[in-house]
Amino acid sequence: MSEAVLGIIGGSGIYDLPGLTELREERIASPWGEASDALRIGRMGQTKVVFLARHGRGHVLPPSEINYRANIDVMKRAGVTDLVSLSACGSYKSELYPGLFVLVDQFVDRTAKRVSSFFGKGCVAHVSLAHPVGPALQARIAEAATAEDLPFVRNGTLVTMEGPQFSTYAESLTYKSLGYDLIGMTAMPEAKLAREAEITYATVAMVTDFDCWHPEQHSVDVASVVAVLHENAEKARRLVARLAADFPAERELCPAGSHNALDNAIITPAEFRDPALMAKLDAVAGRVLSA
Ligand SMILES: CSC[C@H]1O[C@H](OP(=O)(O)O)[C@H](O)[C@@H]1O
Ligand SMILES: Nc1ncnc2[nH]cnc12
Repeated sequence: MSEAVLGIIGGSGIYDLPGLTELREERIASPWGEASDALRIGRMGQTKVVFLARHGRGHVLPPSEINYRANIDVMKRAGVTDLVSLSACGSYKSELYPGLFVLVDQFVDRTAKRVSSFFGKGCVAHVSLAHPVGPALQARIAEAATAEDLPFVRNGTLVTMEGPQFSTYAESLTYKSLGYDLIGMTAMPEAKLAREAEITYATVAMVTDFDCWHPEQHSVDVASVVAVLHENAEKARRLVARLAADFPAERELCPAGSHNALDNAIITPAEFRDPALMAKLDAVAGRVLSA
């Protein structure tokens, strides 16, 4: 296996990652367009770490205008093997309270305006997304959270809405009654694209609010999300530092198959593939296309 490289995508409230040594900034060109920001590449302990601010520095990109394909492509080009998303989320369960970290294991995609695949006309592929989170990566995050004494729970289902408006009361009750645990605006298509790029993915959902279903809590607004995020940001940085310090040198095999997700996924025979699309897929699908 290859060198393990830990990628971190910082969401709302997390626009940089203090503590990186040998730090350099790099704006990697992508055939998929502009990534949200320059990558910050450095080391934490022995581990190479690559950081990207999802909404850009200054939070200039709304969820629908993030170029998710470019973000994942530049992470792949930077060598990232394992990607952790730090994401502010609303909660549908009383026991999932603001300040808690939830290591989600499932996603529901309710977005409507986003391109959610690197593949398409000229090269069709269908990867498995049954288990979108890498269990071994999730277990390492859990160990780091335990070591740092951070409140967290394992597993949960995160629904991704298009936004940018928060949900209506009726939508909030619907998602709650469907059994979803959390809501955000960015996990999809990020998780789908990471799987296509054979990057192991995990989300740390940082609970910031109870959306608008809770009879005793006021409806979510940006001010309350930001207030919780200020407290969460420091905890998230401690989590990442511990995760990186204990990270293996070599990429681990992913029990969910993210390290070889493309092995049997591409259905278009080589002679029918579009050369222009093939060129764009050089990074995300390079392992199988060059075989
Ligand atoms: C500022 S509240 C809504 C905003 O926060 C979350 O962002 P991220 O997932 O990048 O932390 C949510 O998805 C919305 O984009
Ligand atoms: N209630 C909520 N809905 C959607 N995205 C969020 N991010 C943080 N809280 C949220």
